[in-house]
Amino acid sequence: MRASLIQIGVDEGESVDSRRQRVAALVREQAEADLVVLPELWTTGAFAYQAFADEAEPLEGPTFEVMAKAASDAGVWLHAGSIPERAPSTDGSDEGALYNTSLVFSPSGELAAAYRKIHRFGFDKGEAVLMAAGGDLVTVRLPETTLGVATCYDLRFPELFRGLVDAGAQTLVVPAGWPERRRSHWTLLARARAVENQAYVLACGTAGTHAGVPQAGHSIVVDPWGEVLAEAGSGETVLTVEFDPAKVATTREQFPALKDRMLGLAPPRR
Ligand SMILES: NC(=O)CCC(=O)C(=O)O
Repeated sequence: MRASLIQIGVDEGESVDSRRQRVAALVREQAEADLVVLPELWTTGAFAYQAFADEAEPLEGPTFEVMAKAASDAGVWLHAGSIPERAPSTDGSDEGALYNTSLVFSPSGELAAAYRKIHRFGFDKGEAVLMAAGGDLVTVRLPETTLGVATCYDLRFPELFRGLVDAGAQTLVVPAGWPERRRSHWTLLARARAVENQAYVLACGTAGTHAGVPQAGHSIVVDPWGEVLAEAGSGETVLTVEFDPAKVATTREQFPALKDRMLGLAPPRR
C-alpha cells in the first residue's frame, strides 16, 4: 500500500477557505496513493481555541464537501483529519455541542466513518472545556487493511488503542496538532503504540505556528516491529511511504505477544 501524509502548514495568515482549497489541491495530487492522511483541526489549528466556535461546521459542512470531492477526484481513501464539528442541538437550544471530529472518505467520496475525539486536551482549559468528548471507537475496513482511528492526545492512552486492536485494527491512523515543545513524546508514543499493538502507526501532524504554539511536524510512519519507515521534518511536506499490510499478521504470528495478555487482573490486596 502507498500512503501519503500531508503535513499541512497552519498559520493565521491564511484564511480557512483558502487553506481548504489548497489542501484539496494537495489531496488531488496524491492519486498514486491508496490512502491519504491529513492532520487534526487543520482548518483552524488545534490550539486556536477561539476559532473552534467561529469556524465550527456541521458534519456535512464545507470541509466535508470539499474533501469528499477531493477523495473521489483522486480516487483515494482519505482520512481528512478533523474538523470542529457543531452537532445538531438535542435540547431545543440554538447550538449543539462542539466535537473534534475526524472524517474518513472512500475513493468514491462516500463518508466511510466519523470519529469524535475521545480524550480532549487542555486539562482545565482549551479543547477540554470547549468541546464534548466522543464515546465510540471507530474502525474502517479497507480492502488491504483495517484502520483504527484516534486523534492527537488520544496517543497517550494505550487502552484506546487496545480497544481498536480488539476491534480488528491493523493500521492505526493518528491525525494531530502536536506542539514542538513535546516532540520527543510524539515520536516515542507513536513507536510505543506500534510495538505494543503490533500494528502500523500513521501519525500526521501540522507544520507552522498558530495561536503562538509552534507545531512539531515530524509526521511519522512506524511498522509493527517499531521501525520508523519514514519521518518528516518540521516544515510543510507530503510524506509518502510504501508499506506491506501483511506484515501485521506475520509479526503477530512470529512474536505472538498479544496472545499472552492477562485480562481482568485483580487489584492488589490491601
Ligand atoms: N491537540 C492535542 O491533542 C495536543 C496534545 C498534546 O499537546 C500532548 O498530548 O502533549
